[in-house]
Amino acid sequence: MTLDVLQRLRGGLITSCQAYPGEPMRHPETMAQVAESAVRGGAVGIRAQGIADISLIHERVPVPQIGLWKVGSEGVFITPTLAHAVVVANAGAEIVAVDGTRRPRPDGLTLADTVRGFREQSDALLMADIGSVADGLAAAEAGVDCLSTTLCGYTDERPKADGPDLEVLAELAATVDLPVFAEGRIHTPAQAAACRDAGAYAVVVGTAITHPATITGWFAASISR
Ligand SMILES: CC(=O)N[C@H](C=O)[C@@H](O)[C@H](O)[C@H](O)COP(=O)(O)O
Repeated sequence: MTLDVLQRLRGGLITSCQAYPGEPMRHPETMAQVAESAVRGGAVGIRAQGIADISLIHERVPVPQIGLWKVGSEGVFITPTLAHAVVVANAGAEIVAVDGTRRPRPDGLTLADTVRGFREQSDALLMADIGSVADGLAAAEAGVDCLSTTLCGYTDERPKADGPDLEVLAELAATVDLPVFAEGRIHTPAQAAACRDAGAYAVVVGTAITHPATITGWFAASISR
């Protein structure tokens, strides 16, 4: 794997294709179809969760994939350990997204240990999903290949605004010598453009493109009295 993967994502839209436990669309075939549709629409990359989804999407779509493995939904849950990260890479993800916060990890490793251990076992790239500027600076120091604002508003360090956390994005993009991806609560094309203007290397959109239950709820609420 080479940094060419990052070049292919530069300046583009990445579509996150995820369905959650118990949801009707939670099936690898469904997520692969959603991913193929996103590529037709112009996505330059796909973000996907779970080993079966990642494997099938790797076969079906010709663009780089950011893979992750969610374990639960509390605390450190995005690809929480080195072992999870290696399995995600082996399933075909060109970039593995891991929890990139400063919180203790379930396997007791630091993020720097995780990066070192991962490099020994895989040539995939590592994305740190961070929740604050301090997380981003620490993750860069730990040696990851890129950052994403995925967890801003989902840890206790930042408020959960309606839209993306442009403050963290802009500050990290201006200070860290790594690609900083914008991700989290980007719900409109205007917000995506604002992320680009704030210095995002690329923009990741999930819910607003690939989660019909939520999108339907937005419309239903808008016309309810
Ligand atoms: C916090 C967390 O668990 N984020 C997850 C990370 O993969 C996904 O549930 C999000 O859908 C993804 O980050 C894209 O964000 P949004 O769906 O807001 O466009």
